[in-house]
Amino acid sequence: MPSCSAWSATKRFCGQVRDSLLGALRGDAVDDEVSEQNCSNVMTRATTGAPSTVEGGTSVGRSQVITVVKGNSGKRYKILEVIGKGGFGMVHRGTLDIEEPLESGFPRVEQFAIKAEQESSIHLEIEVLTATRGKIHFCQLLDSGFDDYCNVHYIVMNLLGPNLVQARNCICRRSFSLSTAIRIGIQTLHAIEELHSVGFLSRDVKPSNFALGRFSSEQRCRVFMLDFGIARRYVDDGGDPLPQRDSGGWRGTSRYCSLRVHQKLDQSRRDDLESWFYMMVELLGGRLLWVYLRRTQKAEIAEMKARARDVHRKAFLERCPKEFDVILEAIDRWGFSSDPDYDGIYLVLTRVMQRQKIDFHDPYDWELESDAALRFDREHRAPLAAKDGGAPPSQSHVEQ
Ligand SMILES: Nc1ncnc2c1ncn2[C@@H]1O[C@H](COP(=O)(O)OP(=O)(O)OP(=O)(O)O)[C@@H](O)[C@H]1O
Repeated sequence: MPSCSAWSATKRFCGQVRDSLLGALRGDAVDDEVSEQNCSNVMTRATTGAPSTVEGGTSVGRSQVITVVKGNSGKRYKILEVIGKGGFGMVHRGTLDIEEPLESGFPRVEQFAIKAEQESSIHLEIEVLTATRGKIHFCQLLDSGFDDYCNVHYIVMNLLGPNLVQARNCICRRSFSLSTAIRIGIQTLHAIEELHSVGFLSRDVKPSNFALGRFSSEQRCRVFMLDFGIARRYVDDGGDPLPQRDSGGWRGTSRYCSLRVHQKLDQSRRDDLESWFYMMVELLGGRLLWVYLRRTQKAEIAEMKARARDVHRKAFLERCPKEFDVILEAIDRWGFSSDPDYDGIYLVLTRVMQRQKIDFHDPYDWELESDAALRFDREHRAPLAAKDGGAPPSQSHVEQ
C-alpha cells in the first residue's frame, strides 16, 4: 500500500463506514447488516472526544509507515498489517513497540491482534472479553485504548490463527472431513455455552467469528470465539433472564441468523444455537439452500429457511449425519425462554463420533496437511511465515 500506514487505512475504512451510515440515516440506501445500535453509536462517537494517545509513526520497509499507539496500560504497540476486517473496523497484527529483552539477551517478540473500531461497540467487546476471562474458547483481553488522531477505539488481544472460513480454505480439498467438522461443532457449541454462562448472547454466530489458535502454537486445535460487537446481555444483574421485548430489531448476518430474526423477534440463547446449526451444515460440506441469495433478499432467505424445515429438509440435511435431524427438531422446539439442552446436543454429536469411530485425539485436517500452515501464511499472513515478528510488515489479503 503506497505511503500510508495500515492504521490510516483503518481510519479511512472507518470513515467510509461512518459516511455510509450517516447516509443511511439521511435516507440513502441502508446496508442490511448494520444494526440500529451501531448507527446510534456512530452519531455519539462523532461528537465526543478523548485524550490523544498517538505516539508517532516510523518508516519501515518500502514506503510502509508503522503507527505506534499507547494502550491504557502504558504499553506501546506497533500497528502492522491488516489481518481481518469486518463491518465496522479492522483487525491488525501488532507487536510491542520496544521489545523487552529476555535474560538470554534476545528480544522477546510477542505478537498481538489489535482490533480497531470507530464505534463505541468496542466497549461491548471489552465487557464480554472481561466476563469470559479464564474461559477456554475466548481471547485474552490484554489492553485497550483510544487513538485520538485516527479517532478509533482499539483492543489488544492474543493473536490467533485462521478463522474457520480461512482454515477450511487452507485444506487441499477445501472442505473439512467429518471428523474435523464434528469436533469443531463440539468446540463451537462449548464456546457458545461458555458465552451464555456469563450472561451474553452473541447474535452473530458464523464461521468467520470463530478462529483457531495459531498453527505454530499448542493451541492450533482450539477454537476461539470472536466478535462481540452486537452481543447482548440476556440476564439482569441478579442473573435472571430479561423478559422478551416486543421487537428485537435486526441484528446478525442474513445467511446465519435465525428465522426469528427475520420476524424481528427478540433473540435468546436458542437463536445462537440455530445460527450454530446453519454454520454446522456448511462446515459439514453442505450448502445452505439460500447461499445464492443476496443478503438484501431477506424475505426470500427467510422463506428458504422455513422450507429447509419441511419440503427441502432432506436436501438441506443431505451432507449431515442422520442425527442432525434430531438436533434441528430440538432447536426448533425451544422457545424464547427455554434453557437450551446443550448436553443433549453434545450427546448426539458424541454418538456420531462413536458411530464413525472418531476419536477426540485424532489429528485435525490442518495437522494432517503439513503445508496447510504455509498456505495460510502465504494467503493471509505473509509476514508470519518468516521467523516470529522478524519480518517487515506488508499488506495482506484477508478473506472474509
Ligand atoms: N485475535 C485475533 N487474532 C487473529 N485474527 C483475528 C483476531 N480477531 C479477529 N481476527 C480476524 O479478523 C476477522 C474480523 O474480526 P471481527 O469479526 O472481530 O471483526 P468485525 O469488524 O466485528 O467483523 P464483522 O463485522 O464481520 O462481524 C476475523 O474473522 C478473524 O479472521
